[in-house]
Amino acid sequence: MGSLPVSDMTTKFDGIAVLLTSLKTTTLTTTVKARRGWANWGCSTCIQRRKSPWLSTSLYATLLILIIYQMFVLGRIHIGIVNSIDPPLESDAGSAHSNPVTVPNVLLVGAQKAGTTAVASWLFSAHKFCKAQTFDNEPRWYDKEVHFFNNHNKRFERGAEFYARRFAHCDMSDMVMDATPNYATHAIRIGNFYRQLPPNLHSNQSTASSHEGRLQSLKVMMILREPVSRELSKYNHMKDNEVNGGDTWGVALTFNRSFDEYINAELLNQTKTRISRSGQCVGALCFSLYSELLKQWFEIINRDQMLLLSYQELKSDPTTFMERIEKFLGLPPHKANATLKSSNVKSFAGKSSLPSCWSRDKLADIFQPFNKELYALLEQRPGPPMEQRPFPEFQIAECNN
Ligand SMILES: Nc1ncnc2c1ncn2[C@@H]1O[C@H](COP(=O)(O)OS(=O)(=O)O)[C@@H](OP(=O)(O)O)[C@H]1O
Repeated sequence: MGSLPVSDMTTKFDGIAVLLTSLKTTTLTTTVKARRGWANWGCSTCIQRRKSPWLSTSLYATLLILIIYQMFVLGRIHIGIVNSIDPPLESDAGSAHSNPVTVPNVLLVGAQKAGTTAVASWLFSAHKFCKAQTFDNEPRWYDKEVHFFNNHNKRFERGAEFYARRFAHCDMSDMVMDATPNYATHAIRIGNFYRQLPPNLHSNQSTASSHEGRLQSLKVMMILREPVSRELSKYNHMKDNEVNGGDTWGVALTFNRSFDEYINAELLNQTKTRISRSGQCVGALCFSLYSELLKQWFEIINRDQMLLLSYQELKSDPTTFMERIEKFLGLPPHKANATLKSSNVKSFAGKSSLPSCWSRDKLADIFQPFNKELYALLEQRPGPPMEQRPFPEFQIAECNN
């Protein structure tokens, strides 16, 4: 299959809607940051807007001309407009799938370090969810996390069939899942992808044939963990990888770099996190700014398609936590005494089990307004009936003096 022109009018208007949503989100986001004194948070458009309102008007006008050019001259809108690194959905060279193959109908999109490995293992084993197959030199854990939408090693650029090939054996399965925690920041791209699925790629359980219908049959889950302890867990993960060999996710750690030093350089440094032109949060802090991420998800999919779960509940009452997932996905109830086995627990000499009080307080100051915004957002936009409401507020992380 060659490249996929997205030429029908529905998709053109979808593309515009997503673009406008992105612009609105960027504006909203920058306004929020300015209100919070975050106007210089690596966001060049905020600075431009303050200096010259004319500049932002001309920016919008230029974008409008670009949209019209794409619609009527090139005859197609594709997600490359929304996010400059997004290519059209192209197939891998040399592959020719004539039979329908499938892509996931369940995504566990994070949060990173919030128990996603434990939940995915349970769904793959107890509920027989179909997981990705891995090829060539791909790491073993790519069966849980395909790292497609986050474009890891340019995987997204290889197109829809590259992704679908990993799930080709799942054609007869009702539940097909990709549990890549990095997807939390890629709502817009994922929405576009499912809207634009070519006819020979279908997501299971999708009865609707329209583009919108394919997106609407997608179920998304995200576990939210108190962000300071999430950041500490991520630091420990990177440090473990560094010590035992593995990916440090592009962050240069040195074995002796403490959590205090790490957050000072990577998280408190405001130039390392920014909102992109397409409204996407880019950088080190993004994965903990849940309100920013969820605003995008709620623009892309219906609220009842997304189940938000609490890591606190995963720890304190796993049975209820698992029941929520089963109800959301329409699964039979798990057997009595089924447990969520601990997975992906790092233990190595030098692991930091608690943040210093200095780090905790510095990070908590950053996260607090976003957490508040999250609780308010979830009240305004209630989820499916099995979701906790009100959503439990995070308990502040303990610290070491
Ligand atoms: N069953 C169970 N109950 C409670 N907590 C659990 C469980 N299983 C895993 N964990 C903890 O989850 C953290 C790892 O999360 P992820 O698997 O999502 O990490 S990853 O993003 O996929 O790397 C990691 O947290 P930290 O120990 O704080 O680093 C795991 O210990």
